[in-house]
Amino acid sequence: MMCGITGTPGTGKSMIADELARRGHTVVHITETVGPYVTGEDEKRDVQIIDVDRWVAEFKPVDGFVEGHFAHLLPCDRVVVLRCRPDELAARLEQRKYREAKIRENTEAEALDSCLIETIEEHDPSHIFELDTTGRDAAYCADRIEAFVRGEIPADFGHIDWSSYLEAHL
Ligand SMILES: Nc1ncnc2c1ncn2[C@@H]1O[C@H](COP(=O)(O)OP(=O)(O)OP(=O)(O)O)[C@@H](O)[C@H]1O
Repeated sequence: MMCGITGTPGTGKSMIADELARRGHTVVHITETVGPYVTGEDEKRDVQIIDVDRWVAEFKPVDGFVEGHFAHLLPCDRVVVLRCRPDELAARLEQRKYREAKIRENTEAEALDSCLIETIEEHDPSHIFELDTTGRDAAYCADRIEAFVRGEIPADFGHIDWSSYLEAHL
């Protein structure tokens, strides 16, 4: 079973994936697989341009977790979409010394449910689990993800609403 862990930067994908790896799961970090697919740099947005279609086509499925902010583009058996309340997300990204424009871009994407919407477009609803990491630690999140993958808790998404953040800040 291949489970993708996706979400806006700062929602905790790496931290939770590291916890799952500590528990013995196979974990692939997408950042470690995209090297051959980088076609350039978007200097304005400070991001690499990646040939995502070719990356998806050539990705070798794993029995475990694939972590990264386009994991949901892979043919995963399950997808976990990590979420974080935009004000806490901004604080996490500030701590990582992100530039103001990048913090804004990411908090807006989170408030607009961008990763969730893309995931719903690609996957069966019974395979999607949305997990709010706000105020939660990695152990709690890993417990929930393991329970979902084992089929002990059902698919669940669509209950998170950060629209008040948009109204307050845009
Ligand atoms: N649940 C959490 N509670 C508090 N802080 C967190 C939590 N999850 C992540 N963080 C902090 O937020 C920052 C980003 O975490 P992490 O690198 O795991 O996010 P990410 O989603 O993998 O980001 P990226 O897509 O940029 O790799 C780190 O400084 C981490 O310590």
